[in-house]
Amino acid sequence: LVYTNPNLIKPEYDFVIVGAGAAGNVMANRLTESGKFNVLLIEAGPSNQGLLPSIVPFLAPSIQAIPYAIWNYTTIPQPALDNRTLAYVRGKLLGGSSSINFLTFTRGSDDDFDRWARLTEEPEWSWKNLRQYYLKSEKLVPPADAHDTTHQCNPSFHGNGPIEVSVPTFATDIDGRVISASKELGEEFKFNLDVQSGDMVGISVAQSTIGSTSKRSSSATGYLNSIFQRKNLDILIQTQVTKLLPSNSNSKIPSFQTVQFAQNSTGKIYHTHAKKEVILSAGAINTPQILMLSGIGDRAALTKKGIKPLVDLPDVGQHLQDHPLLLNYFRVNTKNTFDTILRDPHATVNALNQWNTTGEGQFADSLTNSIGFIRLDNSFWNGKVDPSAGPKSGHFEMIFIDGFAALETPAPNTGNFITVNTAVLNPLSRGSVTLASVDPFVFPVIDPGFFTAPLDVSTMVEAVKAVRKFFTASIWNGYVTSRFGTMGDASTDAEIASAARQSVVTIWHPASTAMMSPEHAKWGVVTPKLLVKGTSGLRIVDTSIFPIIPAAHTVGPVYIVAERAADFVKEKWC
Ligand SMILES: Cc1cc2nc3c(=O)[nH]c(=O)nc-3n(C[C@H](O)[C@H](O)[C@H](O)COP(=O)(O)OP(=O)(O)OC[C@H]3O[C@@H](n4cnc5c(N)ncnc54)[C@H](O)[C@@H]3O)c2cc1C
Repeated sequence: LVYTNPNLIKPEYDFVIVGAGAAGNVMANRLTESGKFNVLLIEAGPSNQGLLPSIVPFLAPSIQAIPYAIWNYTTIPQPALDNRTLAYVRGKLLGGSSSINFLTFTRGSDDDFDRWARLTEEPEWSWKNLRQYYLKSEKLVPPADAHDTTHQCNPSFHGNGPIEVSVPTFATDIDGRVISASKELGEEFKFNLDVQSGDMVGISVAQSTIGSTSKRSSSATGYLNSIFQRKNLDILIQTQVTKLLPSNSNSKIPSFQTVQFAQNSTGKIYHTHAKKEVILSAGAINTPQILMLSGIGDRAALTKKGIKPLVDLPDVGQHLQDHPLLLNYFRVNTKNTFDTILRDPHATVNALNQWNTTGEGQFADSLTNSIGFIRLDNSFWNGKVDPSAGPKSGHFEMIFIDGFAALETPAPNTGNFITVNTAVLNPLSRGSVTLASVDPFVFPVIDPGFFTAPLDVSTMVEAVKAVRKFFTASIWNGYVTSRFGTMGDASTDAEIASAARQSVVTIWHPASTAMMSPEHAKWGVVTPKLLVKGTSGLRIVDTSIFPIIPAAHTVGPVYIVAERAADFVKEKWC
């Protein structure tokens, strides 16, 4: 059952899961399915139900204007981005960031996961051994208009899990052009029928977490909605976990199985106990915050903050990785982009009505219908170490949008545009999450460290040039008329790098702040089975455990992590 009143929570459960986000809901579902365990799931935010911007795919960006559904984080000034601070929101509702994300679905490449297996010395994390888990997490469903998708995806690479994935319903003017350009330009931009095959490289039709009725498929809709009635699951919402308390036992290895929570900074403090394990699934920002508040982290840094260090794990909150994102705008010679719809209130209402009645039209899809994961030529890597996991991972991404994506620059009042977002997929820059205060309700200090590694800047410059090259294909003649904006004005490599520093934003993929490392490694935060080192009864299951960020959007990989983790837990306790 779903509770908002902490007084109704029992003093003890087998498992307490902190955070009902992408990973937390997978854990809640899998750990309650046998009926053997009782589980409490605690979520800081409210329910996702009935929240239209979280349901209608095209409206996804507008959730960020709903204060109660987000952690409205901002980074500290980024020295390599001309000291700009960046908006850095996370989802704060059932489904977490999977209820507010931009819906693009990618698993990662086989090289990405085989690298995880090497880094952790744990073969269970290899692509081959994860197969059952990625197939268990998602299924391909027909788009709402039920068109023939034979040339858009390959069903044989998909599974039978709760997350619904589909190709776009509403064809935009650029979809066919992107595919034609890919065919005309050859190997560099080759067509890839399905990015979920393990080989992500090439230009593909985007797959999104959208069901066949054109509604968002999130961890809340996929993993939680169907299990609200399970008697062995309690869900407490609008309640924030403030820290974990160590047990009083004399054991040398402290156990952190008592969970402390409250509904606001001045409200009553509550506790519950996990007989078997506490599972932290609060995401890559909040999981390290909770660990540090509980005395788990860098001894010196905790002492400085006045927190008694209980477990010395210097890597807590360190190694933050994210994909820097840049928006490349182009003017186009047509009225048929979403700019026209968004400027006309009647057209906007019509689009919403069409979505509501038929599940079709502009609002049925995410902002992007085509994506590309592209590799840089060997000549670029002369004298440099290639940071990608292998030949099936891209170096940068291109995300095609049939209109002006006003993420960083407000949309102009006139004109029609296409936007191509470019992202660096194997960033070498590292950042951190540290405590600003011992008050759990004060936001932590977030520093993604974007562009602090020079190679990330040069990779982004190559990505921008590649987009411009892509538009030299004959299909764009007379259609793309000019570049636009600060980046559009830049021509030389130095100008492009400088424009990038002025406009890079986040793609919202923070990861690796409680990274997994080999069982006996002194570095890292969790073991390959995701248990927090130097503790007992405490596991982490979310993007913070990624040993390195995959060259992919992160929700697919975190579903795989959680499905795998649920079996680790069952293997231990069943
Ligand atoms: C705007 C945006 C767009 C994105 N677009 C994409 C995309 O298109 N494709 C893609 O693959 N990925 C995308 N992502 C990233 C993806 O959604 C995340 O990587 C993924 O959801 C992370 O899963 P998680 O389980 O680690 O954390 P989350 O899904 O963020 O879940 C963490 C949960 O824990 C809760 N929580 C945190 N602290 C506490 C506490 N102290 N007490 C109780 N509860 C707590 C949070 O409220 C939240 O519900 C996007 C993310 C955002 C924010």
